Amino acid sequence: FAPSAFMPKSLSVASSSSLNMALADGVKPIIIGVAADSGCGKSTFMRRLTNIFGGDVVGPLGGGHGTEGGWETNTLVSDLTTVICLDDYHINDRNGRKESGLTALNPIENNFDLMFEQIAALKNGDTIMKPIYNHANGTLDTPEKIEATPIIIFEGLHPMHDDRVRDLLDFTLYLDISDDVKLNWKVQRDMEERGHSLESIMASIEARKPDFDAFIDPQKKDSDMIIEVLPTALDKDDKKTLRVRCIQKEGVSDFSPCYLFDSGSTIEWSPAADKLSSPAPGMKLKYGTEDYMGKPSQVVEMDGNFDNLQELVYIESALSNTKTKYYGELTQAMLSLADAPGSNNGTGLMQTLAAFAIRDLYEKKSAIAAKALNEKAAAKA
Ligand SMILES: Nc1ncnc2c1ncn2[C@@H]1O[C@H](COP(=O)(O)OP(=O)(O)OP(=O)(O)O)[C@@H](O)[C@H]1O
Ligand SMILES: O=C(CO)[C@H](O)[C@H](O)COP(=O)(O)O
Repeated sequence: FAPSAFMPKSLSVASSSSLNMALADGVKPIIIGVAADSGCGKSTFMRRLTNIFGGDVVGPLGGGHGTEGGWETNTLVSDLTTVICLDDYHINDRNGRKESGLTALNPIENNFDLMFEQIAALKNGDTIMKPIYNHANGTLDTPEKIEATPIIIFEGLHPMHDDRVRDLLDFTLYLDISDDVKLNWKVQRDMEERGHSLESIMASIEARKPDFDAFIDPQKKDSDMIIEVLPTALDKDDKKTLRVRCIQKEGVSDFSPCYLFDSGSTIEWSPAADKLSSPAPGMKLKYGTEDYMGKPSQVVEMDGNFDNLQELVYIESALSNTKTKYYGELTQAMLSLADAPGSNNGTGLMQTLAAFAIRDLYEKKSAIAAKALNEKAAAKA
């Protein structure tokens, strides 16, 4: 997880105390869990999320490594949000894992008791001293102080693995990247940007696969939203174009699914080419209800790329219950991060829809909490 990838270049870094927007008296933070394997787009998603929550300052807690007084950290803060990486709860450092012979994906290598204790404390509005796993050198560093902010996101390998932790989460999201796409993304980052060989990338994916299948993948069954990224179904020889499905569970508290045209219908839509231009193999959207691993769900799908981000407003006009505050906000949010990976396809679109759903959930839950506090105060008076 790279804090620098999360920090828009134009924004400066400030100390944590000036970043954290205070919680109103008696209002508790809402806690979001985002699960995914390494290299599956969590940093990009966090960028989209904090972009929507706004705030003047976004960056690594304490300024991050290399700044005056800064330290190596995986924690990211903005005015409203704190993003905590669950890698910080690894029990062993990298050498310790060599000795144990286990991967970081194995629950035995993660301290779920401490994770539970600290998430519960933050949810209660308390301050914690959280461990740090340093990815630069593979050591466990001096813990850092984390103060509760209104929205706290726990992202990483296992946010929904332990039932006690799972029960503390107000909303859960799983980024489900198919094997082919995962390999492409890893190659792009680790081979082209970090100079690793194709063989070493493939060997690392293979070595992680059994533990991924046993401990990470099962979490999607109980997630409130799953963003599934697959190769296109429009051309079997096309290995680059993506088909992205946003699976939204029904019956989740304070959340109702976004839909295309008409809630509850089954729809396949090829947008008019003069309103939305897309390169071969073209563009197809779908919407429908389905049983996802035994749970009633509504699924919005986008298969294909678009050429011009401005034209996304045409698709936005066909989507309902996006939780945007005005028509065009979805397209505007995508335009403001036009350089981020996935901004020309369904990965960016679904991540942005997820970010609006989380904002809406936060607003609903804080309105309910404020109402309860007012009623309590009125009863006392
Ligand atoms: N939507 C996307 N479209 C195309 N490529 C993407 C997309 N999202 C991510 N990638 C590619 O995958 C790489 C990994 O993404 P990212 O750094 O966001 O993942 P991560 O889950 O935060 O990884 P890690 O946990 O290892 O730090 C990026 O460098 C980029 O090359
Ligand atoms: O699965 C991972 C989550 O990011 C990492 O592999 C794990 O955290 C260990 O990190 P490193 O490989 O830097 O020692």
